[in-house]
Amino acid sequence: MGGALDPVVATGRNLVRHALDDLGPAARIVIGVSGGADSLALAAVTAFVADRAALDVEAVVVDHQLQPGSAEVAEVAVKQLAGIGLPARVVRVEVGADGGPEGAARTARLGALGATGADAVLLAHTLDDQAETVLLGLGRGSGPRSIAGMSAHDGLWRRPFLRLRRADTEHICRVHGLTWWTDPHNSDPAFRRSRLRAEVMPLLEDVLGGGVAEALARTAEQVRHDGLVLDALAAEVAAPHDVDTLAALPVAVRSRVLRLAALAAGAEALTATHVSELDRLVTDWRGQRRVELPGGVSATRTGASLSFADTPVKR
Ligand SMILES: Nc1ncnc2c1ncn2[C@@H]1O[C@H](COP(=O)(O)OP(=O)(O)OP(=O)(O)O)[C@@H](O)[C@H]1O
Repeated sequence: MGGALDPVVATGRNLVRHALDDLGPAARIVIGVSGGADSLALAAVTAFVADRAALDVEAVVVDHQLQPGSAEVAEVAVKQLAGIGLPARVVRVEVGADGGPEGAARTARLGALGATGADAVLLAHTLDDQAETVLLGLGRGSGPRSIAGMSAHDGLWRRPFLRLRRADTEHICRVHGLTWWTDPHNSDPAFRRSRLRAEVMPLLEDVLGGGVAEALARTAEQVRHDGLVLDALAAEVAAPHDVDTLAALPVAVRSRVLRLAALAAGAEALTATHVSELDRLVTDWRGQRRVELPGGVSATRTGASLSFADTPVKR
């Protein structure tokens, strides 16, 4: 790249630098690359940053083997990455049947990326993805946990591009001469997210003015920060099974205490509805003493005590 540094590329590099600044020189970084514009752009800027910081970086393209031609899409991505000097490989996964095709593919993909043994795995979710996630969460009424959207840093997973627009990732690809793959799912109206992207966001921009995506992403960040404080308060509650202690708590803290207690007992995939059912056991338990939760766990109220137990499997 000759001449002055492109300002969008500079922003992308700064975001990646910031996302990696706690890692030492020997750290191993994996970038999850689908072949789409977002992850190819992330790979391009990360290759530059990692080179300067002497970080060991590799791109991994997961082939879910679900669609004809998926191997070719993965190979094209690997070739493009090789063209910008980034080591890249394809990992083939067998996608199971649990949680619908999208969910099962995600589980297999994250499993493969997590199994690389990297110190950090970078994902290329953008500000637009975040805005759509917030809208989907609002529409489902699934509470602050989903309105808080995706976190920029969550253990192994890092999302440096949460502050970058999707269009900017396409620009970065063009600057680097990278040709991206367009996932046909992204324009398939059968998916809610596709219709949000194609129909709802442009309409919102039209009605509310520009900057709606940024505003939604900012909202996610604010809700996330508030949520962290409430989570910390909930983690400090000493007697999470004592109904009188629970009833005296503000509902925002109590719902988190109940959620944590249920998760600790082995419950999984808890929704806001499950948590409000648990809350009713505490505050309004006439007629209902027991709540079944996913993960084979049940919550039972007996007198002034709430207990969680494995639910026996019926045969
Ligand atoms: N086939 C793949 N191989 C490697 N990484 C991938 C692949 N698909 C997606 N990723 C990574 O995950 C990021 C998010 O992808 P995508 O938006 O398709 O996922 P999603 O459906 O939103 O799922 P989730 O957000 O739960 O990971 C991409 O930017 C990329 O970094």
